[in-house]
Amino acid sequence: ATTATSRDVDVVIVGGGLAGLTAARDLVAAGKTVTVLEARDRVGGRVLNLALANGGVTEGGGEFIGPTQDRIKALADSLGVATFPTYNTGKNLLYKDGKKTPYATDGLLGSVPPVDAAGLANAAIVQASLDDMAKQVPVDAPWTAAKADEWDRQTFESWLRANAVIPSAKFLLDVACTSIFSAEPRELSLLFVLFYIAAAGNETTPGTLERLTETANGAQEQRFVGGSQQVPIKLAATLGDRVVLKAPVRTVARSGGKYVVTADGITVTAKRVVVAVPPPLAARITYDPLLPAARDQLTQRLPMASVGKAIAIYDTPFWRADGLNGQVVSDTGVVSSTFDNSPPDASYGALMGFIEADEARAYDAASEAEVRAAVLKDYVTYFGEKAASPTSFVLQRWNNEAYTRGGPVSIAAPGVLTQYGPALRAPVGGIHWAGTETSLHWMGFMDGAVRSGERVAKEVLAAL
Ligand SMILES: Cc1cc2nc3c(=O)[nH]c(=O)nc-3n(C[C@H](O)[C@H](O)[C@H](O)COP(=O)(O)OP(=O)(O)OC[C@H]3O[C@@H](n4cnc5c(N)ncnc54)[C@H](O)[C@@H]3O)c2cc1C
Repeated sequence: ATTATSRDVDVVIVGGGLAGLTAARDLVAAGKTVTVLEARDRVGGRVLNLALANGGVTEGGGEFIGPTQDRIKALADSLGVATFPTYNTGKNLLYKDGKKTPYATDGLLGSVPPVDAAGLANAAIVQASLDDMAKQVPVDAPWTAAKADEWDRQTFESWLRANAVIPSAKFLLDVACTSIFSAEPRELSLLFVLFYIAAAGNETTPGTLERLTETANGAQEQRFVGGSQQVPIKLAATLGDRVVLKAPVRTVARSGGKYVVTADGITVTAKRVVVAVPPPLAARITYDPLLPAARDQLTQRLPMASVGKAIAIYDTPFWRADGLNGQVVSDTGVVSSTFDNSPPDASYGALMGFIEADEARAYDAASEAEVRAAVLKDYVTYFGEKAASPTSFVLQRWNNEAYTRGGPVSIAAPGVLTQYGPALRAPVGGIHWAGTETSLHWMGFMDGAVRSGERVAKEVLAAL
């Protein structure tokens, strides 16, 4: 970061998350002059390493990658950030109706929790239908699917009520929904859910619901050595003082044939602007002249979902000795989904719990002590008394973060994609849009962020 107060470059990029930094990398490689304006005092956005009292590190935001997430993997490889498998040895734990059921995940059902046979059969049919419908959704224009209107006029909740008719099947789909989106099924358009499933693959491998939910062979398969924020930190280092921190952008104004982008402490003049922040945050910037109504109306309708993470640190990953892999699915609690976030050498234990959707909102205003007490009560329920006394506890609540205000991703209710979708990526004059929300593949994920940065760089280079 530097303190220069004005710059004149080819391209100014708003947002120093994975999307903005990737775009900067590609534009610099093509010989363009670039400035990245980042609001926070750090890069990485929704990817955040949290330092632990024991000298270790854990992740408060995006953390896992898996098969077909080729672009984040290639980026990490290029920066020398290695991956290791998410701890997945031993049994998962289902906690339902007050009962604990450990279960193996290497059978036919994968990690699907062992509810009653009727529920499993119903859930399997529902899953197959969702995958089948998702195949009919073009990832570059979900609103052009033959049944787009029908699918975009109902919530995922109403579709589930009609199709996941066995209560235990509805439970499984509800859990999958909150784990994937950190949103309740009533908040989502069915078409948006189908698009998200379709996007959980790459150019040659179609997306599936299973790839979203699984650890082995799924989106939770691998983690980054040293924490995921190593990727944006190392990427930003290659960009040097092109990246300016503590520079929240307030206005983007067209002036002559150029754009003047004003942030706190710095003004940048550029031929092209890349806005690489989540849609609702992009809407908080003032544009002069006004953006087209279609674009502004779109960003009024893509709220962030609601998410937090709570990580309890222990001297050892004691649950492993009990034959458990640390992954829980529960029908109750502030945390209803957990992972073993211990480091690769297991030199200490870390239990990570997601706080999602209704639960996240219920605890946004609670004190950290209150959240800690509620989370540890859940961990004791799932893993026993040893879970009551962590050596430290870290909490990251994204709804309370000024420059994210929720997560992991923007979500769409009924009527949004079909009416406003085309404005998602369409450039407005010299302003181009990036960020994971604009990606055709792995929208909502680190991989989608990287892909969007690569796509927008090509778009800008073609236009310059
Ligand atoms: C709790 C949680 C768990 C997740 N888990 C996973 C996971 O396991 N795997 C996975 O792949 N993904 C996961 N994700 C999603 C992943 O982190 C995101 O998809 C990805 O990091 C988004 O990158 P981005 O660059 O598109 O946006 P962001 O990371 O949001 O970057 C936008 C940047 O713009 C900045 N900004 C905002 N407004 C302004 C402004 N006005 N001026 C200047 N700068 C501004 C922000 O500070 C931020 O740095 C998770 C996210 C969360 C929150």
